[in-house]
Amino acid sequence: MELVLEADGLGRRYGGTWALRECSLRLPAGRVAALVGPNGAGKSTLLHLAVGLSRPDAGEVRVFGHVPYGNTELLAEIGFVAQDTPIYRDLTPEELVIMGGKLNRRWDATLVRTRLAQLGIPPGRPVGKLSGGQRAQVALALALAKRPRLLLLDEPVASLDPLARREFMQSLMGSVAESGTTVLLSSHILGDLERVCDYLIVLHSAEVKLAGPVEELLEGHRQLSGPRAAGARPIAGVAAVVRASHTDRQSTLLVRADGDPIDPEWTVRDVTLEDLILAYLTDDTVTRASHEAWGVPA
Ligand SMILES: Nc1ncnc2c1ncn2[C@@H]1O[C@H](COP(=O)(O)OP(=O)(O)OP(=O)(O)O)[C@@H](O)[C@H]1O
Repeated sequence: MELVLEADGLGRRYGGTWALRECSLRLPAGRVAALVGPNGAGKSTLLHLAVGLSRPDAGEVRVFGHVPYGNTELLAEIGFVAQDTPIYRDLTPEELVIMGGKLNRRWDATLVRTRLAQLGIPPGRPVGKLSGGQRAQVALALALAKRPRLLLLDEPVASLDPLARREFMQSLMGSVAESGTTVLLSSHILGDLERVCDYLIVLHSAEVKLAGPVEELLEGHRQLSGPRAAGARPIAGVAAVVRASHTDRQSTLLVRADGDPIDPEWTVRDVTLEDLILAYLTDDTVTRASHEAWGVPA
């Protein structure tokens, strides 16, 4: 199995605070991976380390087996669209296509022109005068024109309307299916991820909480509901309770299954990707610490 991205004990610190800590990951080739986590979880930090824009303070990251920091050779293989799509605002899309051709070894100008024409983006208007969503589309088209082997996208659909979002995701999927590009994209829009991603990485408070192929993760978790008292005892078939919520009479648990049959006292159902992400994103210890820092009761 070819690995595109490998991180081992990877960490990045700003001042005394870890933005990413003890991050260990393996992203196999050909995957479309979702990078999910609340604001400030460390997603952009991980993407910046992977593209070589910043240097680790601990551990290491490798892309196609090489250290990305300061590695201009490797940059030719990576397409990156940063969160705020910072493309030159005074240049027009057509000028950016020409510039891209001069700066990149592999450059598919026809691809980018066709894409932008389909999207109705005017070739001659300065990028700074396009809408935020149109700018995001231009940035993605330019990243795809590089024909990268790894495409890193930091919240690419945040500024798009629902229709444009769907179109963006569909065309992204179309392009990567054709080229076999591996994609790592961060997003808060869980519905979109469910449709397109086959690999999931959940970050919370600078740490990886969950990572793996979506199919395996869904297979390894179940949602249980049953009488509240039953939740107090160990449950057959359950390796760990990830998240529990209770009413006076009823308990609902999202659990990691251990492969054995689950105690028939519980009603068992499959989980969706959204159930899984939300369960791993809820972290009461963080909420408590934040309340303490603000001096307000939790
Ligand atoms: N240049 C910086 N200087 C200081 N702290 C930073 C810097 N960049 C990020 N951080 C801090 O590092 C942590 C992780 O930030 P990061 O941008 O990676 O999060 P994120 O998961 O991408 O968040 P969001 O979903 O809001 O984009 C945050 O606590 C943030 O405040």
